[in-house]
Amino acid sequence: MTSTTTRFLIVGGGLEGLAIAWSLADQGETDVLVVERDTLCSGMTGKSSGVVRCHYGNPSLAAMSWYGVDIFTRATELFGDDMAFQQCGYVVGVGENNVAPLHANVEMMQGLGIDVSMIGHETMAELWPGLHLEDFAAFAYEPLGGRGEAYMAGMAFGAAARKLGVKVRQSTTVTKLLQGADGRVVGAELAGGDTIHADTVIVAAGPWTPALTEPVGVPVDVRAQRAQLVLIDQGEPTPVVPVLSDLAGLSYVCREPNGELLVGNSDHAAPQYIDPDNYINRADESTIDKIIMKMGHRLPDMPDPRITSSYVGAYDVTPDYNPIIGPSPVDGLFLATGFSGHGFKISPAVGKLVADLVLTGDTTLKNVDPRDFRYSRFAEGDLLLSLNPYVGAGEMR
Ligand SMILES: NCCCC(=O)O
Repeated sequence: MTSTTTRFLIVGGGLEGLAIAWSLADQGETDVLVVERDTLCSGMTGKSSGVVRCHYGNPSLAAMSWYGVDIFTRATELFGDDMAFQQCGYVVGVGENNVAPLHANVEMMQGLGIDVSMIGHETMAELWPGLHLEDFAAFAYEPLGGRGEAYMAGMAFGAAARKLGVKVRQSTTVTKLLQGADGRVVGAELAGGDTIHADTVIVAAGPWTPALTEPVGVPVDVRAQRAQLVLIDQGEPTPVVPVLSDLAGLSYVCREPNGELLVGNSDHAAPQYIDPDNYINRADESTIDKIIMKMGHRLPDMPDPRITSSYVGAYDVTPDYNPIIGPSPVDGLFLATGFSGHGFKISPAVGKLVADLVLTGDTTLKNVDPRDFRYSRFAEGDLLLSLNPYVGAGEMR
């Protein structure tokens, strides 16, 4: 059996764990080891739809996304890799019932300096010709939003971190967290019995987090919520169009690089949960039927539409659909989990927030209140909820 020592041990080599590793190294802390039970970004990272938008009803999340927009825009300069970011813009369209929260959210975002504005039907028709717009009452447009690839971003964070000196071990499963006599988390034991001792263990293991933290007395309410994604070929390649959050139809639509459309669900009224290690990786018939109906309505002139494929991922959701980022009640254990579908867009800020907090206890991220993401908010009954929620759309914005 071997025993290794590191200052920071990051459990989970997905997008968030690698973003944290890069931010630590970027701030000069390279005594960092990332362990991943499989290969990097092999968990739910590759299932992300990669939407980049700042549209939130919570200022900290909006500000974190805005920070992400800047990093994604400069990805080639910073990482030598564009993270496949396409700055095609992002639009939220709402029906009459959601005009008031839309205005309130846009005003809040504008107050944070985010580039977002209300646009009318004419402008929307120019941005996406052929889209059926009658049931929309208002739109908000973020010209700097768009879409990237979470897998590519995670790998770029990982490569940049390694260049700066961070160590990464794949095929390395943590079986349990180690505690000292005083209860402090002091490292991890690996399958096979090797141990890693660390000053701080950062768990960024998505839906696999509770199984690691519960045994050391830190229950984490994170569940894997099924997210079904369907790909549609319109019969001709879709031209470059903005990502659309369709809050009238409760779906979202992104153009794939090959011109197909990726359609996801924004109706979280009846969430389904899965075992993230054992699930059927395709959309079910009723979801496909619903998406055919919704897309037939939204794009009535598709020349020869067909479903080309589908897949399933999982959001690691918390009770308020917002992440837990911060120290746990047990010393030595820090949590970055429960990203609830926001993980890609905020990942650069998550990296910085975690690095700032573990190195200094506070953050220099502008307009971000770290207390918003504290572990204790659930026990306190002080959930992080949208200030201006949308009817029917749950807490995803
Ligand atoms: N993961 C949610 C994708 C949709 C959105 O961000 O609007």
